[in-house]
Amino acid sequence: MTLQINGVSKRFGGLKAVHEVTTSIGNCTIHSIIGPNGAGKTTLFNLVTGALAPDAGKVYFDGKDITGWAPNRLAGIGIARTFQRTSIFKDLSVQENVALAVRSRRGMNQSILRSASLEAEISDEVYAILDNVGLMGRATMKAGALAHGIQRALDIAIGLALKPRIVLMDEPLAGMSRGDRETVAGIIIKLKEDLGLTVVVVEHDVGMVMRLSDTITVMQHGMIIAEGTPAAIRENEAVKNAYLHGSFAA
Ligand SMILES: Nc1ncnc2c1ncn2[C@@H]1O[C@H](COP(=O)(O)OP(=O)(O)OP(=O)(O)O)[C@@H](O)[C@H]1O
Repeated sequence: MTLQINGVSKRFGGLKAVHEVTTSIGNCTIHSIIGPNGAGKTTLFNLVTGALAPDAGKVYFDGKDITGWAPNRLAGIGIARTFQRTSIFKDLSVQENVALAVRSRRGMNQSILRSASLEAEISDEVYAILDNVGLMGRATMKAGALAHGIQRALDIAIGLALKPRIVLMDEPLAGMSRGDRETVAGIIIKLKEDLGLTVVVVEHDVGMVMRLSDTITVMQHGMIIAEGTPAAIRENEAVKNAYLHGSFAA
């Protein structure tokens, strides 16, 4: 088990956005969190990734209490998140973006970065990361010139530069064409199968979640209403009711 969430709660005024949520994320799995609008998915994501501190409950990573840790401290122990609004430097090339992230992890001085070349000791690592997300052929392109879906791939590459053990993604498929969603879904599967990473995904695309996930947690009104394999979730009556019988055709 990688991540353990124990009785975590968060209120906004009188609203119980997340209420006594307990779940665990298995090692080397794709674990998705779904639920109707306002279910508390993003709040739970923020509680685990350090953007918010819980009012109650604990979060453990490999048995270590990480409750309320800030994102950079979490990154230091191998917990990475990707951003819906990307953290890409659009005027730098794809490889320079990844190199900056690698340098940052290594604590190297970023001011010596030259736009046309990468230092030898980090270039191998940069190319290995680009290969993992299918960006080798675009290494020298300006990041800002990449198509939307490909920018998401670069975002994931920047996350990989932290050498994470677990990557948490908030709506990685949002606002994308069908083709781009397939591309990003393929990368997510590769992270698990080729790199042995654990991936946690908050996502609205239920059809894709069904295809990708080992385990799905379904939230409604701040609580978990169901958890299990895609097949089990598809048949779950509480889940069908939560989605008003509409979303599980895929
Ligand atoms: N900073 C905040 N202040 C006040 N209320 C908030 C805040 N963030 C979230 N909420 C409320 O908490 C509840 C859960 O929101 P959250 O964004 O976690 O749900 P969600 O499942 O991610 O929804 P969506 O699918 O629409 O993104 C909602 O009622 C939301 O309005």
